[in-house]
Amino acid sequence: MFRIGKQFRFEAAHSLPDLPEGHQCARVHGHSYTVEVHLVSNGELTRPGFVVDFAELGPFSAHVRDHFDHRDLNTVLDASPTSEHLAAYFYQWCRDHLRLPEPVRVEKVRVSETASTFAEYGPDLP
Ligand SMILES: Nc1nc2c(c(=O)[nH]1)N=C([C@H](O)[C@H](O)COP(=O)(O)OP(=O)(O)OP(=O)(O)O)CN2
Ligand SMILES: [Zn+2]
Repeated sequence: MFRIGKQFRFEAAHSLPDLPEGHQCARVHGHSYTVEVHLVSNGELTRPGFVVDFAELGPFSAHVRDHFDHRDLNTVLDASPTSEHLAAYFYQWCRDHLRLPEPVRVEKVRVSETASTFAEYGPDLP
């Protein structure tokens, strides 16, 4: 089994208005987000020894740049823009839009708002 991944970064603002009054994250503030897309395969490597070319993640990079970078995330997502909701959204986007050859699949997506925090979504996470 192989796992590969690629990191993407974007800057954005958000607030989490459902938090208790006075919580610092209920106020509008910004993060330098990191998103990691993890792919897994139990198949053979293809020449020159790839699970899949990292370039196949190009459409995801463009989607993040065009719809998330320097945006107010409260106007981008239907749900409250927590790390968890972002991870689930990005996982679903990758599942629906990336053209990955069998048996390569998206294992999970990890989102970090800060250097010390993360949330991951993948349907098969233990
Ligand atoms: N489970 C989650 N908890 C929190 C989320 C989240 O998405 N999922 N988000 C936030 C806020 O967005 C907040 O901006 C980030 O939280 P936190 O790392 O706690 O903030 P600080 O950088 O100020 O952390 P310090 O350790 O106090 O410096 C909150 N919780
Ligand atoms: Zn925040």
